[in-house]
Amino acid sequence: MNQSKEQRILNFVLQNAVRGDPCSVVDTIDKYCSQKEWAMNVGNEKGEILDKTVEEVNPSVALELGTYCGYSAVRISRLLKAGARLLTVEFNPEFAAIAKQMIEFAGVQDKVKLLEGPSEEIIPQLKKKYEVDTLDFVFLDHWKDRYRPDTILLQECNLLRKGSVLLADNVIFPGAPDFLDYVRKSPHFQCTYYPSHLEYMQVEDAMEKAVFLG
Ligand SMILES: CNc1ncnc2c1ncn2[C@@H]1O[C@H](/C=C/CNC(=O)c2cc(-c3ccc(F)cc3)cc(O)c2O)[C@@H](O)[C@H]1O
Ligand SMILES: [Mg+2]
Repeated sequence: MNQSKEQRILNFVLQNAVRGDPCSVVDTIDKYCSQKEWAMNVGNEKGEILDKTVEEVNPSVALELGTYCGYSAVRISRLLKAGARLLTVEFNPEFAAIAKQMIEFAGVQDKVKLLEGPSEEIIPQLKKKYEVDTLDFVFLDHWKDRYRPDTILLQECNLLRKGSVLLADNVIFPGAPDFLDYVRKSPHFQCTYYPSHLEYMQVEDAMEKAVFLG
């Protein structure tokens, strides 16, 4: 049975990146996906916006929706302080298995907990089952029509506190118009727009930061 694109990305990392070096894993995925096969990793240009936001927030507890191959889980977790953790949610078992190997190869497995299942089921379990009080940082990169409902769900589950930072990928392409409309009109969020480009392409894209005001 021939391999999936995601399996090919993982194999390229296993053969070309440095085990235990998250930066080399990130760079190797970017190399493969810019030269061989495009894939929906946040990429290096938007990745630098992600890095700056994570460094600014310096989260103790971070959540990612949509792990895919683990590119941004490795990218985020490499910046976390000792004792901080990233919970990343992925409902496709094949992608979760790839991401798990990617995270372990990068050596960040002690900082990352991969939760397999749909975000709409996992989010309501975070407090009791995963011992989360509130989230300091949330990276949204899953199905674009789920950004708005999951943001509302995070609020309903009291997982956001004054100053919690949401960062959403792809608000231009493929786009998340209902999410943008919601956070920009809500008195509970202070929003910032970061124009950028689609990963590995010269197509316009952007990220939106939404800080919860309580
Ligand atoms: C809804 N609840 C959910 N719970 C848990 N995991 C979920 C999930 N939804 C989706 N996922 C997972 O997240 C990932 C989905 C991400 C969706 N992302 C995109 O569609 C996307 C798409 C593009 C894209 C851009 C241009 C283009 F021509 C084609 C695609 C670029 C991106 O940066 C993207 O993030 C998968 O791994 C999927 O299994
Ligand atoms: Mg994306």
